Amino acid sequence: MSETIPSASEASLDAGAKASVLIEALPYLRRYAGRTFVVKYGGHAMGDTAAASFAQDVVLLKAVGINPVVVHGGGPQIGAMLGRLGVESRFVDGLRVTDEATVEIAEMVLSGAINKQIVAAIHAAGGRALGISGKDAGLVRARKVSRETRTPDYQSDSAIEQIVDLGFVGEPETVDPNVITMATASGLIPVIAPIGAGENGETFNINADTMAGAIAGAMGAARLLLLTDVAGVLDGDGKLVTELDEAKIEALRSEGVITGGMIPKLETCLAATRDGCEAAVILDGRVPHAMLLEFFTASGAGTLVRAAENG
Ligand SMILES: Nc1ncnc2c1ncn2[C@@H]1O[C@H](COP(=O)(O)OP(=O)(O)O)[C@@H](O)[C@H]1O
Ligand SMILES: CC(=O)N[C@@H](CCC(=O)OP(=O)(O)O)C(=O)O
Repeated sequence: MSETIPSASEASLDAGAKASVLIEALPYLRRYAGRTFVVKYGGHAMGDTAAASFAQDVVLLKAVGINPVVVHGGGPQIGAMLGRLGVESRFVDGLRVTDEATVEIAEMVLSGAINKQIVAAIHAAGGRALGISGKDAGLVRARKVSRETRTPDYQSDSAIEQIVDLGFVGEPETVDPNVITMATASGLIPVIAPIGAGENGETFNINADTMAGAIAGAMGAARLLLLTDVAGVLDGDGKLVTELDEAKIEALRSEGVITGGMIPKLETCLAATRDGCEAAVILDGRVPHAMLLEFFTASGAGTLVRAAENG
Protein backbone atom coordinates (compact mmCIF):
# COMPACT_ATOMS: atom_id res chain seq x y z
CA MET A 1 0.00 0.00 0.00
CA SER A 2 2.83 2.38 0.87
CA GLU A 3 3.93 2.44 -2.82
CA THR A 4 0.77 4.39 -3.76
CA ILE A 5 1.57 7.23 -1.36
CA PRO A 6 3.79 9.83 -3.10
CA SER A 7 7.10 10.57 -1.39
CA ALA A 8 7.66 14.05 0.05
CA SER A 9 9.75 15.09 -2.99
CA GLU A 10 7.15 13.75 -5.45
CA ALA A 11 4.39 15.55 -3.57
CA SER A 12 6.31 18.83 -3.61
CA LEU A 13 7.12 18.43 -7.33
CA ASP A 14 3.44 17.89 -7.96
CA ALA A 15 2.54 20.96 -5.92
CA GLY A 16 5.29 22.93 -7.71
CA ALA A 17 3.89 21.91 -11.09
CA LYS A 18 0.41 22.96 -10.02
CA ALA A 19 1.71 26.31 -8.78
CA SER A 20 3.54 26.97 -12.04
CA VAL A 21 0.38 26.23 -14.04
CA LEU A 22 -1.42 28.85 -11.99
CA ILE A 23 1.44 31.32 -12.35
CA GLU A 24 1.45 30.78 -16.13
CA ALA A 25 -2.26 31.64 -16.09
CA LEU A 26 -1.81 34.89 -14.14
CA PRO A 27 -1.16 37.31 -17.07
CA TYR A 28 -4.17 35.89 -18.91
CA LEU A 29 -6.41 36.14 -15.85
CA ARG A 30 -5.42 39.79 -15.49
CA ARG A 31 -5.80 40.54 -19.19
CA TYR A 32 -9.26 39.02 -19.51
CA ALA A 33 -10.86 39.95 -16.17
CA GLY A 34 -14.24 41.60 -16.81
CA ARG A 35 -14.14 40.77 -20.56
CA THR A 36 -16.71 38.77 -22.51
CA PHE A 37 -15.90 35.41 -24.09
CA VAL A 38 -18.53 34.07 -26.45
CA VAL A 39 -18.22 30.29 -26.56
CA LYS A 40 -19.95 28.30 -29.28
CA TYR A 41 -20.45 24.70 -28.27
CA GLY A 42 -21.07 22.58 -31.39
CA GLY A 43 -23.32 19.54 -31.54
CA HIS A 44 -20.44 17.29 -32.63
CA ALA A 45 -18.48 18.14 -29.50
CA MET A 46 -21.33 17.20 -27.11
CA GLY A 47 -20.94 13.90 -25.26
CA ASP A 48 -21.61 13.22 -21.57
CA THR A 49 -18.00 13.57 -20.44
CA ALA A 50 -17.31 16.41 -22.85
CA ALA A 51 -20.40 18.26 -21.57
CA ALA A 52 -19.24 17.94 -17.95
CA SER A 53 -15.73 19.18 -18.74
CA PHE A 54 -17.14 22.01 -20.89
CA ALA A 55 -19.44 23.08 -18.05
CA GLN A 56 -16.56 23.05 -15.53
CA ASP A 57 -14.49 25.28 -17.81
CA VAL A 58 -17.33 27.75 -18.23
CA VAL A 59 -17.92 27.88 -14.47
CA LEU A 60 -14.20 28.38 -13.85
CA LEU A 61 -14.07 31.27 -16.34
CA LYS A 62 -16.98 32.91 -14.52
CA ALA A 63 -15.33 32.30 -11.12
CA VAL A 64 -12.13 34.11 -12.20
CA GLY A 65 -14.05 37.21 -13.33
CA ILE A 66 -14.50 36.53 -17.07
CA ASN A 67 -18.00 36.73 -18.54
CA PRO A 68 -18.67 33.58 -20.58
CA VAL A 69 -21.65 33.63 -22.95
CA VAL A 70 -22.52 30.19 -24.32
CA VAL A 71 -24.14 29.78 -27.75
CA HIS A 72 -24.83 26.14 -28.57
CA GLY A 73 -25.47 24.11 -31.70
CA GLY A 74 -27.08 20.70 -32.04
CA GLY A 75 -26.95 19.86 -35.74
CA PRO A 76 -26.41 16.09 -35.27
CA GLN A 77 -29.13 15.97 -32.61
CA ILE A 78 -31.61 17.76 -34.94
CA GLY A 79 -30.61 15.28 -37.66
CA ALA A 80 -31.29 12.33 -35.34
CA MET A 81 -34.74 13.66 -34.39
CA LEU A 82 -35.62 14.39 -38.03
CA GLY A 83 -34.57 10.82 -38.84
CA ARG A 84 -36.79 9.39 -36.08
CA LEU A 85 -39.71 11.40 -37.40
CA GLY A 86 -39.00 10.43 -41.01
CA VAL A 87 -38.26 13.99 -42.20
CA GLU A 88 -35.48 14.21 -44.80
CA SER A 89 -32.82 16.86 -44.50
CA ARG A 90 -30.05 18.25 -46.68
CA PHE A 91 -27.37 20.91 -46.37
CA VAL A 92 -26.18 23.61 -48.78
CA ASP A 93 -22.75 25.04 -47.85
CA GLY A 94 -23.13 23.84 -44.26
CA LEU A 95 -26.68 25.25 -43.83
CA ARG A 96 -29.66 22.97 -43.30
CA VAL A 97 -32.45 23.51 -45.81
CA THR A 98 -35.30 24.19 -43.35
CA ASP A 99 -38.98 23.77 -44.25
CA GLU A 100 -41.86 24.38 -41.85
CA ALA A 101 -41.73 20.93 -40.24
CA THR A 102 -37.94 21.16 -39.88
CA VAL A 103 -37.94 24.56 -38.18
CA GLU A 104 -40.48 23.30 -35.66
CA ILE A 105 -38.29 20.28 -34.83
CA ALA A 106 -35.10 22.39 -34.81
CA GLU A 107 -36.59 24.76 -32.23
CA MET A 108 -37.85 21.84 -30.13
CA VAL A 109 -34.43 20.15 -30.09
CA LEU A 110 -32.32 23.32 -29.68
CA SER A 111 -34.42 25.45 -27.31
CA GLY A 112 -36.18 22.59 -25.57
CA ALA A 113 -33.75 19.72 -25.13
CA ILE A 114 -30.14 20.80 -25.68
CA ASN A 115 -30.41 24.25 -24.12
CA LYS A 116 -31.71 22.77 -20.87
CA GLN A 117 -29.11 19.96 -20.86
CA ILE A 118 -26.33 22.56 -20.98
CA VAL A 119 -28.00 24.65 -18.27
CA ALA A 120 -28.21 21.51 -16.11
CA ALA A 121 -24.53 20.63 -16.75
CA ILE A 122 -23.48 24.15 -15.68
CA HIS A 123 -25.56 23.85 -12.52
CA ALA A 124 -24.01 20.45 -11.79
CA ALA A 125 -20.58 22.10 -12.09
CA GLY A 126 -21.57 24.71 -9.50
CA GLY A 127 -22.58 27.62 -11.74
CA ARG A 128 -25.89 29.33 -12.43
CA ALA A 129 -27.08 29.50 -16.02
CA LEU A 130 -29.96 31.20 -17.81
CA GLY A 131 -31.18 29.28 -20.86
CA ILE A 132 -32.77 31.39 -23.61
CA SER A 133 -32.94 31.61 -27.40
CA GLY A 134 -32.47 34.57 -29.71
CA LYS A 135 -36.24 35.10 -29.47
CA ASP A 136 -36.09 36.07 -25.78
CA ALA A 137 -36.08 39.77 -24.87
CA GLY A 138 -35.50 40.64 -28.54
CA LEU A 139 -31.92 39.33 -28.40
CA VAL A 140 -31.70 38.44 -32.10
CA ARG A 141 -33.99 39.66 -34.87
CA ALA A 142 -33.41 37.42 -37.89
CA ARG A 143 -33.88 37.78 -41.64
CA LYS A 144 -34.13 35.12 -44.28
CA VAL A 145 -30.94 33.82 -45.89
CA SER A 146 -30.55 32.65 -49.44
CA ARG A 147 -27.54 31.06 -51.07
CA GLU A 148 -26.09 31.11 -54.54
CA THR A 149 -24.63 27.84 -55.72
CA ARG A 150 -22.36 27.28 -58.69
CA THR A 151 -22.64 24.03 -60.60
CA PRO A 152 -20.12 23.31 -63.37
CA ASP A 153 -21.66 23.36 -66.87
CA TYR A 154 -19.46 20.88 -68.73
CA GLN A 155 -20.92 21.81 -72.14
CA SER A 156 -19.93 25.48 -71.97
CA ASP A 157 -16.93 25.04 -69.61
CA SER A 158 -18.42 27.64 -67.24
CA ALA A 159 -20.63 27.51 -64.14
CA ILE A 160 -24.40 27.73 -63.72
CA GLU A 161 -25.40 30.02 -60.85
CA GLN A 162 -28.56 29.19 -58.96
CA ILE A 163 -30.27 30.86 -56.01
CA VAL A 164 -31.27 28.13 -53.55
CA ASP A 165 -34.25 28.78 -51.28
CA LEU A 166 -33.19 27.53 -47.85
CA GLY A 167 -36.66 28.06 -46.33
CA PHE A 168 -36.64 29.16 -42.69
CA VAL A 169 -32.89 29.64 -42.44
CA GLY A 170 -32.13 33.00 -40.92
CA GLU A 171 -29.19 35.23 -40.09
CA PRO A 172 -29.05 37.83 -37.34
CA GLU A 173 -30.19 41.22 -38.61
CA THR A 174 -30.00 43.02 -35.28
CA VAL A 175 -28.59 41.94 -31.91
CA ASP A 176 -29.74 43.58 -28.67
CA PRO A 177 -27.36 42.19 -26.02
CA ASN A 178 -29.20 43.83 -23.09
CA VAL A 179 -30.56 40.54 -21.75
CA ILE A 180 -27.02 39.12 -21.81
CA THR A 181 -25.50 42.00 -19.87
CA MET A 182 -28.35 41.89 -17.35
CA ALA A 183 -27.90 38.15 -16.81
CA THR A 184 -24.13 38.46 -16.58
CA ALA A 185 -24.34 41.31 -14.06
CA SER A 186 -26.57 39.08 -11.89
CA GLY A 187 -23.96 36.34 -11.80
CA LEU A 188 -25.73 34.17 -14.40
CA ILE A 189 -24.12 32.47 -17.40
CA PRO A 190 -26.31 33.03 -20.50
CA VAL A 191 -26.85 29.87 -22.60
CA ILE A 192 -28.33 30.74 -25.99
CA ALA A 193 -30.07 28.52 -28.57
CA PRO A 194 -29.56 29.60 -32.22
CA ILE A 195 -33.17 30.43 -33.00
CA GLY A 196 -34.37 33.93 -33.90
CA ALA A 197 -37.63 35.67 -34.67
CA GLY A 198 -38.29 37.47 -37.96
CA GLU A 199 -40.02 40.83 -38.16
CA ASN A 200 -43.41 39.14 -38.51
CA GLY A 201 -42.79 36.77 -35.60
CA GLU A 202 -41.78 33.82 -37.79
CA THR A 203 -39.19 31.39 -36.41
CA PHE A 204 -35.79 31.14 -38.09
CA ASN A 205 -33.21 28.39 -37.74
CA ILE A 206 -29.79 30.06 -37.51
CA ASN A 207 -26.45 28.33 -37.90
CA ALA A 208 -25.01 28.33 -34.38
CA ASP A 209 -21.61 29.63 -35.51
CA THR A 210 -23.27 32.58 -37.26
CA MET A 211 -25.36 33.29 -34.14
CA ALA A 212 -22.30 33.20 -31.86
CA GLY A 213 -20.31 35.44 -34.21
CA ALA A 214 -23.06 38.06 -34.40
CA ILE A 215 -23.30 38.16 -30.60
CA ALA A 216 -19.50 38.32 -30.20
CA GLY A 217 -19.29 41.17 -32.72
CA ALA A 218 -22.17 43.13 -31.17
CA MET A 219 -20.66 42.77 -27.69
CA GLY A 220 -17.07 43.57 -28.73
CA ALA A 221 -16.05 40.28 -27.11
CA ALA A 222 -12.39 39.62 -26.28
CA ARG A 223 -12.73 36.20 -27.89
CA LEU A 224 -15.12 34.14 -29.95
CA LEU A 225 -14.42 30.45 -29.35
CA LEU A 226 -15.82 27.85 -31.70
CA LEU A 227 -15.60 24.37 -30.15
CA THR A 228 -15.90 21.64 -32.74
CA ASP A 229 -14.77 18.08 -33.56
CA VAL A 230 -11.46 18.82 -35.28
CA ALA A 231 -8.18 20.23 -33.93
CA GLY A 232 -8.84 23.46 -35.87
CA VAL A 233 -8.57 24.33 -39.56
CA LEU A 234 -6.49 21.73 -41.38
CA ASP A 235 -4.53 22.43 -44.57
CA GLY A 236 -4.42 20.24 -47.70
CA ASP A 237 -1.96 17.86 -45.94
CA GLY A 238 -4.22 17.54 -42.90
CA LYS A 239 -1.90 19.72 -40.75
CA LEU A 240 -3.24 22.24 -38.25
CA VAL A 241 -3.10 25.87 -39.42
CA THR A 242 -2.42 27.91 -36.26
CA GLU A 243 -3.26 31.41 -37.63
CA LEU A 244 -5.47 32.62 -40.46
CA ASP A 245 -6.57 35.94 -41.92
CA GLU A 246 -9.04 36.76 -44.68
CA ALA A 247 -6.59 36.30 -47.57
CA LYS A 248 -5.38 32.90 -46.33
CA ILE A 249 -8.96 31.73 -45.78
CA GLU A 250 -9.92 32.75 -49.33
CA ALA A 251 -6.91 30.87 -50.71
CA LEU A 252 -7.75 27.66 -48.79
CA ARG A 253 -11.38 27.95 -49.81
CA SER A 254 -10.62 28.34 -53.51
CA GLU A 255 -8.30 25.30 -53.29
CA GLY A 256 -11.31 23.32 -52.00
CA VAL A 257 -9.59 22.62 -48.65
CA ILE A 258 -12.35 24.30 -46.62
CA THR A 259 -15.74 22.67 -47.11
CA GLY A 260 -19.04 21.91 -45.36
CA GLY A 261 -19.56 23.25 -41.84
CA MET A 262 -16.10 24.88 -41.86
CA ILE A 263 -17.35 27.46 -44.41
CA PRO A 264 -19.91 29.20 -42.15
CA LYS A 265 -17.47 28.80 -39.25
CA LEU A 266 -14.74 30.84 -40.95
CA GLU A 267 -17.18 33.36 -42.45
CA THR A 268 -18.39 33.88 -38.91
CA CYS A 269 -14.89 34.38 -37.51
CA LEU A 270 -14.15 37.05 -40.10
CA ALA A 271 -17.50 38.83 -39.68
CA ALA A 272 -17.12 38.86 -35.88
CA THR A 273 -13.58 40.27 -35.99
CA ARG A 274 -14.66 42.95 -38.49
CA ASP A 275 -17.55 43.89 -36.19
CA GLY A 276 -15.45 44.39 -33.08
CA CYS A 277 -14.59 41.01 -31.56
CA GLU A 278 -10.81 40.95 -30.96
CA ALA A 279 -10.11 37.47 -32.31
CA ALA A 280 -11.76 34.12 -32.92
CA VAL A 281 -10.43 30.64 -32.23
CA ILE A 282 -11.55 27.32 -33.69
CA LEU A 283 -10.60 24.47 -31.39
CA ASP A 284 -11.28 20.85 -30.55
CA GLY A 285 -14.13 20.62 -28.05
CA ARG A 286 -13.53 16.89 -27.64
CA VAL A 287 -10.24 17.56 -25.84
CA PRO A 288 -10.93 17.74 -22.08
CA HIS A 289 -10.70 21.33 -20.82
CA ALA A 290 -9.86 22.65 -24.29
CA MET A 291 -10.95 26.16 -23.34
CA LEU A 292 -8.68 26.38 -20.32
CA LEU A 293 -5.70 25.21 -22.36
CA GLU A 294 -6.48 27.86 -24.96
CA PHE A 295 -6.90 30.77 -22.59
CA PHE A 296 -4.53 30.15 -19.76
CA THR A 297 -1.42 28.72 -21.39
CA ALA A 298 1.13 30.48 -23.55
CA SER A 299 0.99 27.84 -26.29
CA GLY A 300 -2.79 28.07 -26.90
CA ALA A 301 -4.60 25.53 -29.08
CA GLY A 302 -6.53 25.43 -32.35
CA THR A 303 -6.64 28.03 -35.15
CA LEU A 304 -6.64 31.75 -34.32
CA VAL A 305 -8.48 33.98 -36.82
CA ARG A 306 -8.01 37.74 -36.98
CA ALA A 307 -9.18 40.28 -39.52
CA ALA A 308 -6.14 41.20 -41.66
CA GLU A 309 -6.08 44.85 -40.55
CA ASN A 310 -5.80 43.79 -36.88
CA GLY A 311 -2.52 42.10 -37.74
N1 LIG B 1 -10.08 22.50 -43.84
C1 LIG B 1 -10.81 21.94 -42.88
N2 LIG B 1 -10.29 21.75 -41.65
C2 LIG B 1 -10.99 21.17 -40.65
N3 LIG B 1 -12.28 20.74 -40.80
C3 LIG B 1 -12.88 20.91 -42.00
C4 LIG B 1 -12.18 21.53 -43.09
N4 LIG B 1 -13.03 21.56 -44.15
C5 LIG B 1 -14.18 21.01 -43.75
N5 LIG B 1 -14.13 20.62 -42.46
C6 LIG B 1 -15.22 19.95 -41.76
O1 LIG B 1 -15.85 20.87 -40.88
C7 LIG B 1 -16.33 20.12 -39.75
C8 LIG B 1 -16.68 21.06 -38.62
O2 LIG B 1 -17.89 21.75 -38.93
P1 LIG B 1 -19.30 21.22 -38.36
O3 LIG B 1 -19.49 19.80 -38.76
O4 LIG B 1 -20.35 22.19 -38.77
O5 LIG B 1 -19.02 21.24 -36.81
P2 LIG B 1 -19.93 21.68 -35.57
O6 LIG B 1 -21.11 20.77 -35.54
O7 LIG B 1 -19.00 21.49 -34.41
O8 LIG B 1 -20.29 23.13 -35.79
C9 LIG B 1 -15.21 19.16 -39.48
O9 LIG B 1 -15.62 18.03 -38.75
C10 LIG B 1 -14.76 18.79 -40.89
O10 LIG B 1 -15.46 17.64 -41.34
C1 LIG C 1 -29.34 26.78 -40.57
C2 LIG C 1 -28.65 25.65 -39.86
O1 LIG C 1 -27.92 24.89 -40.48
N1 LIG C 1 -28.88 25.54 -38.54
C3 LIG C 1 -28.29 24.51 -37.75
C4 LIG C 1 -28.49 24.87 -36.28
C5 LIG C 1 -27.73 24.00 -35.32
C6 LIG C 1 -26.22 24.11 -35.50
O2 LIG C 1 -25.68 25.00 -36.12
O3 LIG C 1 -25.56 23.11 -34.84
P1 LIG C 1 -24.00 22.71 -34.94
O4 LIG C 1 -23.23 23.88 -34.49
O5 LIG C 1 -23.93 21.56 -34.02
O6 LIG C 1 -23.72 22.33 -36.37
C7 LIG C 1 -28.94 23.13 -38.04
O7 LIG C 1 -30.13 23.07 -38.35
O8 LIG C 1 -28.22 22.13 -37.91
